[in-house]
Amino acid sequence: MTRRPRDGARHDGLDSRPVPHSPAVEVHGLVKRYDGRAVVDGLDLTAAAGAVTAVLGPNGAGKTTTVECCEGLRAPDAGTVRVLGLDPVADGRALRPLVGVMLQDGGLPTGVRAREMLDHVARMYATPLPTDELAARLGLDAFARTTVRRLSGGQRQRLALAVAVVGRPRVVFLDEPSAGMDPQSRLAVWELVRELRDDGAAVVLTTHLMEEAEDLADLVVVVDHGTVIARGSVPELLAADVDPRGAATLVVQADADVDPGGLAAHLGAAFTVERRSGSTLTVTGPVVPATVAAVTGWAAARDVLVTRLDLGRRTLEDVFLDLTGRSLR
Ligand SMILES: Nc1ncnc2c1ncn2[C@@H]1O[C@H](COP(=O)(O)OP(=O)(O)OP(=O)(O)O)[C@@H](O)[C@H]1O
Repeated sequence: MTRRPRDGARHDGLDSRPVPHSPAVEVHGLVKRYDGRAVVDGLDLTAAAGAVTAVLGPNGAGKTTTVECCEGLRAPDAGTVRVLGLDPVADGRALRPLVGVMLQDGGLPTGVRAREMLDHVARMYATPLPTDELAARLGLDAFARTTVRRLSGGQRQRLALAVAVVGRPRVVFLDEPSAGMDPQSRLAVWELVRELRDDGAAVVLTTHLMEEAEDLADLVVVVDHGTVIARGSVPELLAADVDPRGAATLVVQADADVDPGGLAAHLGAAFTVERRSGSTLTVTGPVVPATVAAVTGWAAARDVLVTRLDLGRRTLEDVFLDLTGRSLR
């Protein structure tokens, strides 16, 4: 991939189109209604060149609708959307060579063979990525002659990603890029996303994988009920989540089901004990060395082996659940 400075400008002489680039994506007050119901409701979003912006949110929060408005696939009912300074609907033709899109369902024609599809799309661009290299990196060679309709879900995703990035886009929208992928493919996808970012592209991805966001995102935007409820880098979101009383959470996993009420009574009123799953509890409170000893002593007295003790940092998933609640959408 051509190295580009992090400001997103190309200095390789291949492409002299002037492209405004900071921020690459700007969404202000976006509203999108279906049947009179606002599924996106005054949403603001900016995504910078040379950065990965991860949009998180529960099912139905409005992530895909927002991204589809940025891709020019849906017209907003109110608000403004600008991609590289242009209107994705009105300026769709100008944006097409500059923007890569990976839709949630792949969005590829089903009768075409995988490799033919990639080569066909590559031919539409002046300076595509070398398709042999891209196909090898994403493991497309194993199913090069298979039609899209017969690809597995993960294979289809990998092809859709290759198609989205083959034109060296300056802005890439990836809707759940690694959904349904095996761990090997996921690592390959993450590596590719990092390179796109380092080459100066603005990468906007939606994901339900907190690990993916933690690993890749420079900026995390949490959307719920069609609006942004939190934004920041992962460290910022985790720091904002620190309990001002200095409470910590100790995750206790045992080799048998354990009773949170019993442990809570043992530790005293300063601690909250909750069941995370049958054999895993969380202890929240002013954890000190004696607390850890009390937990393991309590377990030992019941002939229960503590198999994991994790004091620590809360994860992005903890923050996400606190922000969006635990009820199903
Ligand atoms: N074409 C449509 N017509 C009517 N309602 C729609 C349409 N597209 C989406 N919706 C509704 O809009 C809401 C937001 O959908 P959207 O796909 O944007 O959510 P999402 O955050 O991407 O969810 P998920 O995580 O499940 O992909 C949902 O309630 C969905 O049912």
